[in-house]
Amino acid sequence: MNTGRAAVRTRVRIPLRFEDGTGAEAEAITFTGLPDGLEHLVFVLGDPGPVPLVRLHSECLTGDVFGSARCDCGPQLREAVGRMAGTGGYVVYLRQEGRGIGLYRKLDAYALQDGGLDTYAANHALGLPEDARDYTPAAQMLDALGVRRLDLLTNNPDKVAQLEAYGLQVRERVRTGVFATETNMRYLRAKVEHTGHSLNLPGGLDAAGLAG
Ligand SMILES: Nc1nc2c(ncn2[C@@H]2O[C@H](COP(=O)(O)OP(=O)(O)OP(=O)(O)O)[C@@H](O)[C@H]2O)c(=O)[nH]1
Ligand SMILES: [Zn+2]
Repeated sequence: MNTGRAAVRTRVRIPLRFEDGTGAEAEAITFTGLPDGLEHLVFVLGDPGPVPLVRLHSECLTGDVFGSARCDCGPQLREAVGRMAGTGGYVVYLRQEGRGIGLYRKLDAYALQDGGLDTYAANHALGLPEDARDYTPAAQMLDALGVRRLDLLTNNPDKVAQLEAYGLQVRERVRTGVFATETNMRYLRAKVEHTGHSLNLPGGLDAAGLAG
């Protein structure tokens, strides 16, 4: 581990109850010593075991909380919690709204997308990086929890590459479900074409060619 150190600050029980009647017993963990001063946190579900299933979930207020159909974030988060309620695991919730550019600027980017740009071109048009996320805090939190090897629930190859660069061993990349709708299809297609996300979209586009 070559990223500096974080330590557990507080562990607190949070029962999760969803509107569809499902739920899970979770524990929220906060940290000291994180490098960017943001309030990232980890939700522990069930018994994660020695090689836990982990999701690094970047904050999306519009999708996670308000059910926005422009993206797939809300369903991905529910999927991760639902899966881990059974198998155990960690949802690492990263305060990286808008792939790290923040909420207001993400909404600026949405406005440009409504004028025709794709999700990455819109960031460029604002003079911003297309993906500003650094997973150092995630690696530090996992390290503080004693996680060295893990299975990562993601379609994003950059998350795997960054965690491995920080010295964590990703045993397996587990794909998230495909939550494609008419409204978010253009966004998902851009992720596959531009950053090699492994998503089996209707029409057969899957840059990584992984088995579903
Ligand atoms: N800048 C910008 N950010 C967006 C847009 N749509 C969604 N986001 C943000 O993108 C991030 C999505 O993160 P993740 O759920 O981790 O998705 P991912 O990087 O595709 O990786 P996996 O879901 O793990 O495959 C969240 O922070 C959203 O707020 C957009 O059009 N522009
Ligand atoms: Zn989203």
